Amino acid sequence: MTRAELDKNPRDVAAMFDAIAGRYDLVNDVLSLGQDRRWRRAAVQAVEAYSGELVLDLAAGTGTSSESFTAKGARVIACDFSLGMLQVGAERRGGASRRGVTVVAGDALRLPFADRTFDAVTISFGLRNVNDVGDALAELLRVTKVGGRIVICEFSHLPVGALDKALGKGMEVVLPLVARGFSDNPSAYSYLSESIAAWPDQPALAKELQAVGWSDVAWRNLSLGVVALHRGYRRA
Ligand SMILES: C[S@@+](CC[C@H](N)C(=O)[O-])C[C@H]1O[C@@H](n2cnc3c(N)ncnc32)[C@H](O)[C@@H]1O
Repeated sequence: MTRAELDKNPRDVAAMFDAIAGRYDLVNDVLSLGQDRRWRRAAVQAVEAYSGELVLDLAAGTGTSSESFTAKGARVIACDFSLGMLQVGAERRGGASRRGVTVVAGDALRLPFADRTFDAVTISFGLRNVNDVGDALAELLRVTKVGGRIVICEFSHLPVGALDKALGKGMEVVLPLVARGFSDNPSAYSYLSESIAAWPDQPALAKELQAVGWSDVAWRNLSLGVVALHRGYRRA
């Protein structure tokens, strides 16, 4: 069994996602009781990508969200460093460049794109797994056009500390237990609950965005803060 630790060693993270790729989307639906679909729809609405725009879906995994960003005619680059996740997604879509989505292998900390390439950049449930969040946010800023936007969809924290702790404890027990019935690599789901507990809260993540140069940063909670959407703009 393969899992990453909280140091988020990139090799361990990529290997862990390679190992769960086949049933990744099924397990998400089961563990979130289908809520992940609602969270993804909210992220797509927040990105609001239009015809002629180019969107980077970073840490795209199997590309579960990627195709939705094309709904109004935008083109999407789905980038990830787990070849296993990219392959499952490409097979599902019938090829590496299909239906407005093109798959590109790449590391969030050294993106294989020129400065100011994208109208919008977005990352869903990926930033928490990167081992240097500040560097990843700075890379995302570098590849965004001036005037462009970022949308981050990530697990977050309930505003009442005691409730947040209780939810965290519950997830610690339930996620790996349920994953045992569905996933090829249930230990990955212990990492999931641990990494959520250790993740910064909404204001702290907003500060990290501002610190690397994102402007007009705001966030909104989904499911009372179980997930948060952060948005920001590149102004210069
Ligand atoms: C929980 S999955 C999210 C996948 C997809 N965005 C979704 O919403 O289902 C996290 C993804 O982040 C990717 N990832 C983690 N660190 C990365 C990095 N440094 N560069 C590129 N991808 C990374 C993993 O390979 C994995 O596919």
